[in-house]
Amino acid sequence: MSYFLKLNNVVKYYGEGESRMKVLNGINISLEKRKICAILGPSGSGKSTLLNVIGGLDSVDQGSIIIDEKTDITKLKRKEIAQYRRGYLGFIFQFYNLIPNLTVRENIQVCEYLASNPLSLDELIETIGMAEHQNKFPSQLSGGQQQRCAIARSLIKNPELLLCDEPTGALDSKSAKDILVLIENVNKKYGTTVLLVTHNVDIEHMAHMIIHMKDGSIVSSIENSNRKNAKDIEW
Ligand SMILES: Nc1ncnc2c1ncn2[C@@H]1O[C@H](COP(=O)(O)OP(=O)(O)OP(=O)(O)O)[C@@H](O)[C@H]1O
Repeated sequence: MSYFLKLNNVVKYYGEGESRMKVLNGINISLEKRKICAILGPSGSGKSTLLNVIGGLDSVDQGSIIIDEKTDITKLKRKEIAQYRRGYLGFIFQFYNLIPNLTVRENIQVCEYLASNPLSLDELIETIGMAEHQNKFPSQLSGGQQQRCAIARSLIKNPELLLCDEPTGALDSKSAKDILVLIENVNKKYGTTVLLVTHNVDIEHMAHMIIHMKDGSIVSSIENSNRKNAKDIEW
């Protein structure tokens, strides 16, 4: 079996001395390409930390994180990590981080210029359902529309791996559903592997793989044989 993402015994501490705390306690994950993986668990269980170490935003104290069966990102130098992030990764957070004085189209375009192999801008704007809003500024958009724009910003460079930290956390249930349908469409259309951290247990229904964390450990990791399409889930 070949895996796009493989974590072997990843351990991460925060703090020093008395306050030193093991936040990731020997994490093992094997994820195939083109899959959606949901990571669930209570607050403080280590979900965001896990996403951050996979995204090269934070270092590990032990273990390896192998991408595409060839690169152990825990061994990369600073410059190589930046290249990895630029070449492979898209990030989506709860807050959208759009540039306020640029339109939707321009916000996405900024990231297009930085990419070596970008997707078609017009096609992507169409895919995210923002064609009629593309000349608006972020302040003229709803939260869901802003998140669509933020997703397009991370997708324009055609990343292999999309890391989402509570992408629907700030949205009402209707907008949240729209965003999840969009993430699923992106996964299908572009073959993007998706890792999605969330508190929303409904999201697990649309995932191919569901990981539950507690106190820095994985308590269960299951293949979802009954997965549903996001549009068919009652949110
Ligand atoms: N930069 C940091 N320095 C010290 N401790 C940290 C740091 N970041 C996170 N922690 C601690 O690590 C633990 C895991 O935090 P993390 O944010 O990964 O949890 P989480 O599962 O994503 O929580 P939530 O669902 O509330 O976002 C928590 O106890 C947190 O207080």
